[in-house]
Amino acid sequence: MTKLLVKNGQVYQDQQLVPGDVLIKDGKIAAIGENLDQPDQMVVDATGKAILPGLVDVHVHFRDPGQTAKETVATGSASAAHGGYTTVCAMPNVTPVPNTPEQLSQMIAKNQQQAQIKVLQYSPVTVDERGDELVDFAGMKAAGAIGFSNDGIGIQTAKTMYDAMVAIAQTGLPLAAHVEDHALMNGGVMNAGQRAQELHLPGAISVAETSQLARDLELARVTGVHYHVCHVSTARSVELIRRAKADGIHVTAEVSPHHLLLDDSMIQNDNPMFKMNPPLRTKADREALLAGLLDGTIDMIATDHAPHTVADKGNSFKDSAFGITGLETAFPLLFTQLVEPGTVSLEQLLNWMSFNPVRIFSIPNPTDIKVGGTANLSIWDLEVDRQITEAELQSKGKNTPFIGAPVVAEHFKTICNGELVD
Ligand SMILES: NC(=O)N[C@@H](CC(=O)O)C(=O)O
Ligand SMILES: [Zn+2]
Ligand SMILES: [Zn+2]
Repeated sequence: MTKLLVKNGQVYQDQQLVPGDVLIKDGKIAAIGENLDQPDQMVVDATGKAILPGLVDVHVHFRDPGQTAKETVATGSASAAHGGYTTVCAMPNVTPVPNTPEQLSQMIAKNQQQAQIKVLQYSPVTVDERGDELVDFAGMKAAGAIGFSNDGIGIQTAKTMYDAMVAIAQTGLPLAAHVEDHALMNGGVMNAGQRAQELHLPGAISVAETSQLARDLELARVTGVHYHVCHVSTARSVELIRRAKADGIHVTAEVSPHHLLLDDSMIQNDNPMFKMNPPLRTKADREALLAGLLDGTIDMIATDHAPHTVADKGNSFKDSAFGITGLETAFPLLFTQLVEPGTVSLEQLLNWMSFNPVRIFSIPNPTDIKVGGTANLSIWDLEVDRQITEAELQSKGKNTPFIGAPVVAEHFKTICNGELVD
């Protein structure tokens, strides 16, 4: 029987930080209160630390199998644990793509074996994330898929999206969409506009995102599928989702930390760490994303953790890969830049980073801190004065524009299913 006693922390209960200890037995929270001394348990001294729910990220890339120089299930999940996450959902843009229920269940078994936290797995929508050959949706659900996604590429034709939605609606699982029309992107590597002109880089117009989103919302309306929008990046997308929700369409949405905290005016000259899909947009877009979170249009924050090697990311802006890592920087940055100055509350941030994803994706690893609940905790020092360093990152991918960013939060421990995982 595993026993763990987390002592003298500030426990997040009823939307407040309350002084206390947390006693954990056999994966569950056995008691919460002051002075919970008991013989023969392992003690974690959390004096001065905040004991928060484990974080949940519905959008990560672990590159395993196929590109294990960038990340593996083991390093990706270690990175997640170090960032305070107890559950993540891995995208299927790996090589080979898990196209069949058998391949997907093998991946899920491997995730379970090699990860210290819960790594749930998306099924692709179409075979090899290409063309129009749909996967066996019922079989993928039976194999354990958490949802369906062709993340990395938008589904280019309305016919494929419509057929997929009709079938996925039957499963009840979410269809998580990367919305980008390739032809309209026209080879753009950053947001089209003044900054792209200054940097002499090809720009992608934001209607590449919004036109496909508008199409999908109309298809979701008639099919009734749970349609989840990945990494929303424009003000107009927020407006389209807001109206769709008001119309009763079953749509949910995520935004990434980088789209909330950065915009294209901040892109440093030819620095590929600012390159990702969808691209950083304008300051007005960034402000609209935060407004969308605040009014409930956007439901959650997901990192889109996209690790790359130096060989792929260390070139010019134009020639580097798209994507940045996020698991270890998300909470410290968002706490520092949004909660500390009072722009949002800790309660709101934890809803977006833990409780809403659990509820909306029916995550089988809940994070409520209550007696009898599963012990999924992230423990933080929230009163430090430091900078993010490359050395602290456990991900193989060091590709983030946030090295050197000042933060007031520092990871202390993560407990997943009652076990200390970092
Ligand atoms: N976001 C990115 O720029 N890249 C992601 C794919 C994706 O999320 O679309 C990746 O897999 O590298
Ligand atoms: Zn994507
Ligand atoms: Zn992604």
